[in-house]
Amino acid sequence: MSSLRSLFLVHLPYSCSKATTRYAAICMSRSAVPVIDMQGLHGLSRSSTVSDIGKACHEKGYFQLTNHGIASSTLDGTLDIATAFFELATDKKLELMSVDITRPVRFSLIKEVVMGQEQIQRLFLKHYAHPLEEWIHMWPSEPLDYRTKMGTYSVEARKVALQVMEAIVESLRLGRDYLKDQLQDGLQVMALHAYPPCTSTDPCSSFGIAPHSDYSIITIVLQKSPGLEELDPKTNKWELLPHQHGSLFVHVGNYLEVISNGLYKSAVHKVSANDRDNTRVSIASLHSLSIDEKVCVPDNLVTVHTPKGYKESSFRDFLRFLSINQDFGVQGDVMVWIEKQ
Ligand SMILES: O=C(O)CCC(=O)C(=O)O
Ligand SMILES: [Fe+2]
Repeated sequence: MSSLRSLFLVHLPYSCSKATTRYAAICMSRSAVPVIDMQGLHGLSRSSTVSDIGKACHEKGYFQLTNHGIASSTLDGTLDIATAFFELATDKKLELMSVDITRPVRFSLIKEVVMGQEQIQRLFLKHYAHPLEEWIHMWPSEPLDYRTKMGTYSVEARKVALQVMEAIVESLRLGRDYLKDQLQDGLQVMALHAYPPCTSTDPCSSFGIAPHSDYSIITIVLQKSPGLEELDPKTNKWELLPHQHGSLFVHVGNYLEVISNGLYKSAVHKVSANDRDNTRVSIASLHSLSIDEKVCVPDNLVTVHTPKGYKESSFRDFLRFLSINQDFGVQGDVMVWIEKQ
């Protein structure tokens, strides 16, 4: 894969994550997470909402969505069914276990040894979700209503993602219909995570999920309880996302960094050490173009002052890269996957 050059690992300070409660409070108060009211996309205030989304993508790389139109009961039901999946007997889950990252449905668990004791740091289930009819029959058949509930949420989350991506391309002045058909046919991957309580008497120092950015255009995250932290690019400090019932969070993914020619940078995020009492469950919905569609810098965004900064690449290129670089994104390093020019 020599053509995939310039993949970079950047080591960044974790000052906020190791912080005391007081320090964390300072991080929170200094830079609030932008909140986008999606209702604003449907009326006369569309253009100001579009520019708020553009500003959030440029200045932060992440934002919170309210009034997105997904009923609270759907969100709660989805988190409950995800929790029920992770609570299934281990044998049931292991039937879906695979280390083959190209599998459309894949369960895995990540263990760590703390003071000589093995403990599960994170369990995850990843599956493709769009077009739904192509994948849903491969999803877990248990719990019984898993497919119905996760299917409903996947479709709803995708509708939200399409509206957000349409606003994003508009904010880049690429026109509202830019990539419209490709986005309609795009890939959606659901990544469900469970972070069991840390049972060690030792401080639970490891990450629930190490700092990374997502191989998506955007990712929409639904969380049952707080835990997700974002690296604020301005202050270089970690910002704990607030947990508000019914809200969703959006990240800028690697492919949006390419589509915006670097104007919108991929959001670097992590989940710190697991809670001592509760299992945290989250569901990330990752949206990109279809598997072989190359994502490239639009000609309109290339000028003498802003030369083309990225090579084109597809989701399959990323999968190929990962399968031959299995130690990519080692703990402690921030992982950003982008093919730079
Ligand atoms: O658990 C979370 O909130 C984050 C999950 C995540 O970063 C991912 O699936 O890429
Ligand atoms: Fe992520």
